[in-house]
Amino acid sequence: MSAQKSYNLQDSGVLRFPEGFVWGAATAAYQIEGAARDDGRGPSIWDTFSRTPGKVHAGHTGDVACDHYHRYPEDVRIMGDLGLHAYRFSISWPRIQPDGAGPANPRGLDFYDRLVDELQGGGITPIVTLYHWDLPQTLEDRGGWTNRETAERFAEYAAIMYSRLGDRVETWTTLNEPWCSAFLGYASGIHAPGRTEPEVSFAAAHHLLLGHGLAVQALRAAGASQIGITLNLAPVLSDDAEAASIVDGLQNRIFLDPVLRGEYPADVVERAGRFTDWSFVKDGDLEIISQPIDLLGVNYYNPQTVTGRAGEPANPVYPGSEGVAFPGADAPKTAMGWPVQPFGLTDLLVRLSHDYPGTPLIITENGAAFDDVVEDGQVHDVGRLSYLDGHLRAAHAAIEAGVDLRGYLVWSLLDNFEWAEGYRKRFGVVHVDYNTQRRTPKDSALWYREVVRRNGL
Ligand SMILES: N=[N+]=NCCCCNC(=O)[C@@H]1[C@H]2[C@H](O)[C@@H](O)[C@H](O)[C@@H](CO)[C@@H]12
Repeated sequence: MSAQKSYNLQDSGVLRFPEGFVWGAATAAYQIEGAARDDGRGPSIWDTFSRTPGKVHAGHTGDVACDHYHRYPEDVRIMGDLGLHAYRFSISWPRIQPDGAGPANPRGLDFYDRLVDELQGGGITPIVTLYHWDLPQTLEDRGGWTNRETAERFAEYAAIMYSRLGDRVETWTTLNEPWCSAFLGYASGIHAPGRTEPEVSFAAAHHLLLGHGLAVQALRAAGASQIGITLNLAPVLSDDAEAASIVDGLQNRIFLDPVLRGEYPADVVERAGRFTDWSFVKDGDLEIISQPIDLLGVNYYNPQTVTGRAGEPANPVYPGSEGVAFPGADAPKTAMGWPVQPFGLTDLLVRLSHDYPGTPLIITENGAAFDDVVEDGQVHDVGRLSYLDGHLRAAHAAIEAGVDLRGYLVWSLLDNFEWAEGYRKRFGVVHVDYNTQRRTPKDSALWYREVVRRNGL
């Protein structure tokens, strides 16, 4: 890749990150792989959802995406050109077990074998996400995450993957953002499987966490040493302490507390009481869920700004949030309409280190969508570069405050299938022309390469 432009950061005033800080990028299977029916892959809930009229922008699907399934050698070369230390990717469960259970599909396993070998050949550390939302449709046909058995199937799948890749993959995260799976998928319905049943979304959240715990047990028994979970977490900004606590509970503590403290927060149990009696929680579940982990993956995009408002109906993505309004933030916005508030990352990381001490943190996703234009083979994505710069400075401030932050993985390596937004929203530091599959590193990638090289800003 020719460096059309290099960013010569001046030595003076460079913000250095700790020695050994891990710099990388992240993606997810359904968002980049394509090859939706190749080599025995079965349908996932996102294959079904994206084919359901009106669910995904312009009827976009992950059928082709970035064709990473066939183009992974080129993509690994790009990672090498950028000097990345690590690459976070997810494994497509329906590629491994087309029906979500039973013997593994050898051609599915072979793909990830090849990918891991390619990464190793490039000196890039693989960081595996076992579940990034593409549940085998056959499991959803039996209730999906509202069915406790799905948690058991997930642990079996985790064991299959470790047996194949455990000799070369050291860092495993079980779930990506169970909050999205449960509350976007089963409560608001804006994500697959598109169910609008808040009363079952808490059971889905619990079974996701149970799947995490059972998978940790399986991975640990097989010899895995670095195991974690990735949560999307957001500090809550408000002039109303009660409103802030309600959303903090429904967004953050509902996952942090069971995983790291072995209990559900009492206020969340109470507020969800209007939807469920929590009878899906069985004796021993929380001991399984709170199996010790070695790393907490943090996905941060922006804080949530809320206020108390009597009579306000619940936000569909936060069942139980009656009386809380979401006025939006007075801040610059990304193309997703999300506020650019880097300070929220510092606040979040410092809070985590205070409230949940002892678990090393890694930023497994942070990035921004902006509307990019290719000009003479270049993409001058100043907005994204500025977003990343601000958030790296915020991360550095957290480290200065004593947070044990081990790394930063930018979301995302490539422009990709942005779920309900389809391909119209671009998060990549590398531009993808979906008509030609041509990859073009954006200015943000060239800048990030310098940050990695200098281990600082
Ligand atoms: N307001 N607001 N919102 C902040 C984020 C809301 C929850 N969505 C995420 O965190 C998803 C995460 C996902 O892993 C990835 O697969 C997605 O591509 C990115 C970008 O969307 C993010």
